Amino acid sequence: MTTILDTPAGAASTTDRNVAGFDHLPTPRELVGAQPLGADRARLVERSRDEIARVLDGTDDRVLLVVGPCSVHDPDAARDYAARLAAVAREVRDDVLVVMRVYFEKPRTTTGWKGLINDPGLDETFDVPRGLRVARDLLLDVLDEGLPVGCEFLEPISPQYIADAVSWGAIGARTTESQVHRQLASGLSMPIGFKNATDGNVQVAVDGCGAARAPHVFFGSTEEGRTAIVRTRGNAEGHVILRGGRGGSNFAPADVSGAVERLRAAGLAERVMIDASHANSGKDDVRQVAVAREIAGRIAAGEDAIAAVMLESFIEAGNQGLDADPLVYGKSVTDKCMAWGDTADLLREFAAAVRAARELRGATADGAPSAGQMNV
Ligand SMILES: O=C[C@H](O)[C@H](O)COP(=O)(O)O
Ligand SMILES: C=C(OP(=O)(O)O)C(=O)O
Repeated sequence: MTTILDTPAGAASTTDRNVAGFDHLPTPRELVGAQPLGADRARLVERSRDEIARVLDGTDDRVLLVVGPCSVHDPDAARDYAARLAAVAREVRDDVLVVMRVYFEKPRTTTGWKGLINDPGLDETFDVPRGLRVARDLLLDVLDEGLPVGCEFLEPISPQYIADAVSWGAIGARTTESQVHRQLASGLSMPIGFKNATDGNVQVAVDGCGAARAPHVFFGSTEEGRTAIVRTRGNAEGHVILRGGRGGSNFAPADVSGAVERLRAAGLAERVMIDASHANSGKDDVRQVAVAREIAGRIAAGEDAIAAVMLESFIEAGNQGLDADPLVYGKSVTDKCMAWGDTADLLREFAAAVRAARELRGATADGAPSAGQMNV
């Protein structure tokens, strides 16, 4: 990492009084050029983005599952996880569309490790160029397993380094009301989920979808790293993610129908994703498994507004501090995750739930073909 400028503390100046310095960052074009997506992976990204959009609007009757670690801290463990997930994803693909959660950017309540891109050494050396290279390398490998990828977009400039490889994106609970993030979403090329706010406010997520659907003009930068005025077309594939809030969970049938009411009022697609983790399970990995199982049961019983589910899952259950020495392989260093064994069981349970819902619809439609049979 090369330094462009160190700003001495106490220098007499009206600017940069609180900026310690600037370090060199490769341009998006340089990074993507050195680690190209390639035609085969690009086809997978394009196809999976379309499939995700169709599951979200209900024209594909599968359920979308965004599954993976809270954060990636060890790319090899993430590759190991991807290989396991890809095998089960293939097995359930007629019923479940699996997207691997590959989160490189962590929003913090106050301070803490901000993810692999920001600090790939996990040691406050902040080698961001290496973080971007390692992150992109992992994305390409996950795609090579045949798995589409989902990320949270937190930094307004970082998507230019990785978004070509991403099929689904999230705007998190701490940024869902941010104009900067809504503008960013309006220009992103994949379906974007807006989380409800940390206080449980769902309307801000609905408003996020509405704002992102519109075209915007804002400050940004080009692939060559030049500051520019960005003009977007708007992203019609925004959706709401119910993640619970400070008051507790919000995945009950009444919460889902409340969110649907708000979506209807805003003229948006009336279906949601439920995040089984975070405040919907009190960040408890054991509870998260129970929450996910309950949601699968409701899908089986025909609750059609649940289009998608997010699971935080890794190889080992629970979490550990970054100060653990040694770090346990395959265990989260941020929020608690469910273990791989429970995850594989749940993927199959969601597949069975989708099949049960199809049968139910087939029976109630008195012989009319189900959406699953049409699979348009
Ligand atoms: O998903 C991860 C965390 O919930 C989020 O990054 C906030 O974490 P923190 O409250 O530990 O900072
Ligand atoms: C940070 C996350 O969630 P939330 O924004 O809901 O807290 C996450 O999904 O990693």
